[in-house]
Amino acid sequence: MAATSDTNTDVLTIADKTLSSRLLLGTGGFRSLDALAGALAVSGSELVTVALRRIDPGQHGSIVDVLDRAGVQLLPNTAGCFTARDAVLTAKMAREAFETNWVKLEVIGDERTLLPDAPALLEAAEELVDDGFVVLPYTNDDPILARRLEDVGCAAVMPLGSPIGSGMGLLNTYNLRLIRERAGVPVILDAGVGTASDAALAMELGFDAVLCATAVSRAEEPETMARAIRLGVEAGRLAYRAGRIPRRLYAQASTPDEGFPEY
Ligand SMILES: CC(=O)[C@@H](O)[C@H](O)COP(=O)(O)O
Repeated sequence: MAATSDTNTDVLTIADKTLSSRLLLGTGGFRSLDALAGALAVSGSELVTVALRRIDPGQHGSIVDVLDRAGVQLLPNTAGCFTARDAVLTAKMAREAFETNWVKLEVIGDERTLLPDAPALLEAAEELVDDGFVVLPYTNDDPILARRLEDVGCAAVMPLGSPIGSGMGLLNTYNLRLIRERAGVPVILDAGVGTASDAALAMELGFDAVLCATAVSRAEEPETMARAIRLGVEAGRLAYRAGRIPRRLYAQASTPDEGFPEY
């Protein structure tokens, strides 16, 4: 990739949508709607997730008004669904309620880990793609599953860094790199970001974007953390595009004895 510092032309395209911001924000878990509004504004996020199960889209004075005022696009998710059937139904209800055929697909395997249920996720993804949805699945850090999801027509894949809300960062950078290397669709790190450096690392690995919720919503100062993570995403992206130096086992003098260094 050509190195450039021009972030204006470095847009993210998913299906038919073009985004300037590579940070997607989760909207649940804030202490108040004001805290959400403040974090949203500084995050620069243009696409934010909402859980149909946790909000009433028609209720005024609700989270939807805050999102409307912020001018962000909504990405409904199927949080809280434990079967393919439930996730498909929830996605269809969200399509009606939010008038979008985009869905962040979550099919959870158990309450304790909130890890994805791989077979059910694949089944639901296939059904929703066939029904005309633009599907962005929250998936394990499993390169084979990521490929299968792409094969059935998902518009992006969203592997976890670590379990939702754990803040443990990127536990398996080896698998995440394999997913990035093989994917032909955007790869978005979803879940487990604890702080700005986690977001920067994902972007340095070549991820196209980062989705985070808990790290911002439950930070002592959500607005400040939203800004930090935004900068982390931007810094990581720039570093990726700039092309990092290779890691070397031994030292190399930074200034050659004479002339310019050889490349
Ligand atoms: C909001 C959302 O979509 C979450 O389900 C997502 O997986 C974020 O996880 P973190 O809360 O760990 O950032």
